[in-house]
Amino acid sequence: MDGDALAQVRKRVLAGGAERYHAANAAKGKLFARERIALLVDEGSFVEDGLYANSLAEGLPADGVITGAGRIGGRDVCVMANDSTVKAGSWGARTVEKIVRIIERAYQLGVPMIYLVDSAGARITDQVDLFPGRRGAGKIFHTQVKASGSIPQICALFGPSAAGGAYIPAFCDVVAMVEGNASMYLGSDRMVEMVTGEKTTLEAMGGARVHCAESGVGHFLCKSEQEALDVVRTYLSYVPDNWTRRPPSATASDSSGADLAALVPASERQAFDMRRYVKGLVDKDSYFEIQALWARELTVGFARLDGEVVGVLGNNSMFKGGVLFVDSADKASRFVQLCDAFNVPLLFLADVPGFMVGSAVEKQGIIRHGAKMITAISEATVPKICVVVRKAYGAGLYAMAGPGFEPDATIALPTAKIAVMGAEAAVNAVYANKIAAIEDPDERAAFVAQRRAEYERDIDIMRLASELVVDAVVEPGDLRFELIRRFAAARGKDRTFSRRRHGVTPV
Ligand SMILES: CCC(=O)SCCNC(=O)CCNC(=O)[C@H](O)C(C)(C)COP(=O)(O)OP(=O)(O)OC[C@H]1O[C@@H](n2cnc3c(N)ncnc32)[C@H](O)[C@@H]1OP(=O)(O)O
Repeated sequence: MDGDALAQVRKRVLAGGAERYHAANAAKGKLFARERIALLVDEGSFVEDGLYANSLAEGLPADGVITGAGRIGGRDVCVMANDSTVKAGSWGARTVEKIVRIIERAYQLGVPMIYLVDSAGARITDQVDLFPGRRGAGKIFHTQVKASGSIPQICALFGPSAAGGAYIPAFCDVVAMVEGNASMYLGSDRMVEMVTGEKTTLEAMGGARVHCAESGVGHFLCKSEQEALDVVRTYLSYVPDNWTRRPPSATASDSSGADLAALVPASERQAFDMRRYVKGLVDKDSYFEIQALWARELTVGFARLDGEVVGVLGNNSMFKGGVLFVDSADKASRFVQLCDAFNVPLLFLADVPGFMVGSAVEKQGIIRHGAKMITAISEATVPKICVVVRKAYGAGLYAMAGPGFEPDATIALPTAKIAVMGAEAAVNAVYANKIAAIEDPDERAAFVAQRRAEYERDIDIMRLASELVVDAVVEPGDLRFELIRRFAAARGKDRTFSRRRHGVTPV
């Protein structure tokens, strides 16, 4: 082939699929896959592999996926991007091979793998070639699972990710979804109607808001493709290239100067927004919340303390009173695992009444989900500090890395309470019969008040400090400095946990 002929083939392949599909995408506000890559990586840094995959076939430029290595902010990454103008981004045999190869390469190089997804899943017309074999579509997921926790895997989802395609995002550490266009589902709306009779739409069943607010499979709900790409970049700034490295440090900055004491109401009945507390505590503007719309009774995200990355988990009494539910337990487990895999120290800010009780949550398996959270926290060997901001009752104390879970420190604010349950519930649990037997209302109220006072005295935080249950009682204004020093001191800790291959996690 001469130079001109090669240039022509190259031009054709670089143009992607038919013009009508480019126009249809543009009408939906969707960018061409190559434009997405150009916006994401440092200019001129992208080196593409397999550009000519399936180039002898008609209408399958690059076989519908663009793969290669590039740089983001000077850091090496590997990238794959489905081209939805080519058979709706479906996977042929060469597509699968390209995806498997680029994940394998990211794993070998120890660099983050970025997935820009917009795909109809397996190319149904080519299934014998791509579906069942040793390097068939299943190999994509196997390779993702193998790379999980070794390198960051980050997904931005711009269009559909159907059937098998939905598992690429599911095996990623985080997924950013563009509202209105991104969707994830195992069976299309047509298939759902055929199988179950249910009439639904891709958006209603598997749209971005559904997954970011209800199922928890999505982590960031984005208004535009540009925002989703910005999320990928921001997320990367908090995680290392791979599991052997420390997260990137930044120049230390001050906190916002918020009055932390004023943010926490004394009355447990009064809710406060834990996200404001976190933002006031950490370096100014450094809190990057993850899954902000899902299981909001627990807020999780990355932040920086004196320039160093920490993963923060805080109970948020603004939502469901900060009680832990099935979803919040799962949210915590996953985030703790993520931080532990990538050497991000953990800060727990407890204001927790405990796990939810009742027949609804029992049927959902609250015990199993709670056990999973407690397992993740037990197994996390990164530096971890538990701060009891207002209260930690019952198994909530355990779930927020209380003293039994080998935290590097348990710190309490002077007004904090740690107990098996709140005073009101405890008095009722122990004295219900006696209270019921007192006929005179004044006498009954006096009895309850006295038992309550006794209970409060027993759980006084200074008593717990004197019993070495908490390691320090710290004024709110001193907390930030205390945490900075303690995390610095814990940085070199031994991270051996247990002599075994792996535990048997409650799932
Ligand atoms: C591991 C197991 C699996 O993954 S099984 C995969 C199952 N996948 C599916 O059921 C998805 C089927 N496709 C769809 O629902 C739609 O194409 C979605 C993804 C919603 C995109 O819709 P839209 O943007 O309107 O595109 P379109 O339907 O007009 O299709 C454009 C061209 O692509 C083709 N196409 C689409 N999906 C597949 C597929 N999975 N396998 C093979 N070809 C597919 C369409 O036939 C169409 O082709 P053409 O350009 O008309 O030649």
